[in-house]
Amino acid sequence: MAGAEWKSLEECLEKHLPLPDLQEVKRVLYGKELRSLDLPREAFEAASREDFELQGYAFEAAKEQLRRPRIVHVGLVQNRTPLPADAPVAEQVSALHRRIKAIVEVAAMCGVNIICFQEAWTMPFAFCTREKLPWTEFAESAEDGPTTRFCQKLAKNHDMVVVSPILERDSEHGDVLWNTAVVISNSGAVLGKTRKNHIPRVGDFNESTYYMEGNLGHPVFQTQFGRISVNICYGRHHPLNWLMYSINGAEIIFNPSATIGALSESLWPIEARNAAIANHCFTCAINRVGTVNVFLCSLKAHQDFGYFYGSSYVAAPDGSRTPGLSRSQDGLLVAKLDLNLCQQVNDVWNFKMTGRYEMYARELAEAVKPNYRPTIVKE
Ligand SMILES: NC(=O)NCCC(=O)O
Repeated sequence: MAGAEWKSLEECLEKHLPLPDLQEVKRVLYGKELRSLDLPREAFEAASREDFELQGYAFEAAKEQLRRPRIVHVGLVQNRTPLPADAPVAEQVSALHRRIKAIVEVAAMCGVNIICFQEAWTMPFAFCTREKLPWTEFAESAEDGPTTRFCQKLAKNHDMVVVSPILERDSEHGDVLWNTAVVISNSGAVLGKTRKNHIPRVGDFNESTYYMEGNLGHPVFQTQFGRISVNICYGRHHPLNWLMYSINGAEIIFNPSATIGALSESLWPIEARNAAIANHCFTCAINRVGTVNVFLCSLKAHQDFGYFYGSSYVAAPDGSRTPGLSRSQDGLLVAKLDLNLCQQVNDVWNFKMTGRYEMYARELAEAVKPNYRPTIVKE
């Protein structure tokens, strides 16, 4: 399994395929070709100084007579953890705050309206160790913890909606921990929070000792720039999870993740792209980068997490998608979306109209009953 030395699928295709083949391969793997965004020179200079990748693309929609284009710029951030996992907790959090502040400043230069960070962005990825201290010390209040207050400042200073996925400690309800995304309005107010609905239990990739399945359903947040929701990491394997955010009106669904090559790299390009197609919305898949060395673990089997392969991307309802950010470097992906594309594609493919939800609602309601017998017709 390749680590950082294999930079990206895109670089590999471009290096090895003759141009006519490359164009056909890209047509199939990436859909309609996207225009590169003309981002400011100072943004590229700052990104290079800060040693992260910056890419930008525009998704276009057809002109309409009655509606004006609904343009929004989203920013996706992927990053390594700057300090080793055995550094003091407060220092690790501060280093991550500093790193993200530098990236958000570049996002602001690029006109980003909504930015989303990776899953549990304030900590090393320790969920599979099954140890408590020091990892549970990274948990914070979603409403007024230090990270939320930090993000409120960013949001207000840059007039930007901030989606901040953290490990939440809910001290109002018995100190329960949750895997949560806090949504902060561009005014700086906390708009609300949403929790991860599905927890991985995939062999050693098991996060179930840290937090419970979310209990907040599928909230959608009305922002000044459009309706957004957050399907956290492993939730992307569950088509019904995407569907419910879409049924509640999400036009952009963020998928902040932490996932490794051996487990999911072949699924990664398919799932969020497919969800954008199936639900007539934009999806933003974000993954962290690098290896995480969690030294305190007592169980050898849970120490080696493998390689977090980055490759964050945005997909549109017409199946087009951006290239991925690199597998090896911190990065900011900026995408200009015209949200009118959601309704335009819906009117062509009609998945909502032809979805037969009442039939599935009836059948599912029966299928979950303890005495249900599957309908199998035998000779
Ligand atoms: N953090 C998390 O849910 N990881 C699960 C891995 C995956 O879903 O690919």
